[in-house]
Amino acid sequence: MTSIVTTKDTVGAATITEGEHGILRRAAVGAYDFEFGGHLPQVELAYETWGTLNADGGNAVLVMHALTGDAHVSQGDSQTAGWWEDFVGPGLTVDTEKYFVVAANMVGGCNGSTGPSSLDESGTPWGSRFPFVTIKDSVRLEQRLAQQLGIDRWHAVIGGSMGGARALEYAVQFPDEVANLVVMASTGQSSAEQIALAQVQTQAIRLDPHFAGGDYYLNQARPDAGLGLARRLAHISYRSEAELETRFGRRAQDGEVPDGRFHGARGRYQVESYLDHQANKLVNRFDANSYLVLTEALMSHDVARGHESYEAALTRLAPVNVVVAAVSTDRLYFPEQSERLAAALVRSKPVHYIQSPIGHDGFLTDAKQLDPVLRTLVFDD
Ligand SMILES: CC(=O)SCCNC(=O)CCNC(=O)[C@H](O)C(C)(C)COP(=O)(O)OP(=O)(O)OC[C@H]1O[C@@H](n2cnc3c(N)ncnc32)[C@H](O)[C@@H]1OP(=O)(O)O
Ligand SMILES: N[C@@H](CCO)C(=O)O
Repeated sequence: MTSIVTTKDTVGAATITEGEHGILRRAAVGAYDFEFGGHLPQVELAYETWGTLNADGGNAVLVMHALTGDAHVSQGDSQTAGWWEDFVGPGLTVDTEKYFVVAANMVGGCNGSTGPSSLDESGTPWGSRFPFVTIKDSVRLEQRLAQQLGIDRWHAVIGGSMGGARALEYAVQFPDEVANLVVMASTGQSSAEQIALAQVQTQAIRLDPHFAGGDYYLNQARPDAGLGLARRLAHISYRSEAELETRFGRRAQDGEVPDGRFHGARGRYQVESYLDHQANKLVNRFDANSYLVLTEALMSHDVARGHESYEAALTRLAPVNVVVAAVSTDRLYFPEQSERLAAALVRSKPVHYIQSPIGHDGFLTDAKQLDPVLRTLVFDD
């Protein structure tokens, strides 16, 4: 989990500090009543910024992270690379020399924003008492951050996967506050299969004996096994079958014998070792309760909720220039979902494709393929 650079004392109105690009700060955005019940007396959002806000405030870009992402999109003045390092930065597609870029850790997360591991007023972790969060809750709170930063209208709101869901929902809820919207590898409504895959992941965590109903923070053991299992399943869905076959095939991990017993133990195929590695990496950087909260937020994702229909919700995007993009081999957010979204827009749009053999994660590894399209359609100044 990311450490916070600012201290509790500095939490308050959001600030823009020159020369501190890519450094985590926190803003208190107030008490909040969640869509499906539950209340937090104070929500803090951790956020980072890059670049300089113009006098007219017209060059602000909001970047939304995916499920296990965070506010650290680009290195800036920090010591660590961001998760969209080749897409957001000086001279890049989202050019931090021209645009003022903002990214916030989503409420419920574990990278600086208020989440289940945060302490309540009595100093106890929220744990199982943390409210059910929706994507709509996420964007309502992020819009409060925009107000604190003095941003009345974003030049662009952009995201992939759950970040795409958040970007889309932001524009549906606040269409007059978004000039351009970029939705990558995402959807307007989580599908039955996406909900099903997510349910297996949440069950893996809940069935871990160390989950303790979500109140494990003061215990010695944490539900690492369940979180690791959830990540294994998720990661398979992030990569294509063809990539896994080409990259790993049936090869054994170096020094291991996967078929049969060898000195009493079964070894692993390379692909198993790869999944173990991905699981361990996530367990070391993420909180299981946050994984649950954010996964369930994504399960709840449905821009139509609160509107007469899916199409009616999307008519709200009439004033917004919408760009929809998909990864050609995505088997989690199928290109067909992006096609459906683009076709349902008031002014239907073509879907722009990232051609990548790896599947869903192509929105992270190959986003720069969208550079010509986005420079023409969104960042044309
Ligand atoms: C907005 C957001 O989504 S932010 C969150 C993004 N980041 C993450 O999700 C972190 C988890 N990682 C990923 O999702 C992906 O790895 C990506 C998309 C970030 C990067 O994809 P790629 O560059 O294609 O990385 P890839 O999936 O090949 O993983 C490489 C890792 O697997 C390891 N690996 C490869 N083969 C094996 C093997 N046989 N056994 C063990 N480990 C292996 C590599 O050593 C490398 O390790 P490292 O990441 O610790 O350096
Ligand atoms: N690697 C991404 C995939 C989900 O879109 C994440 O963990 O957030």
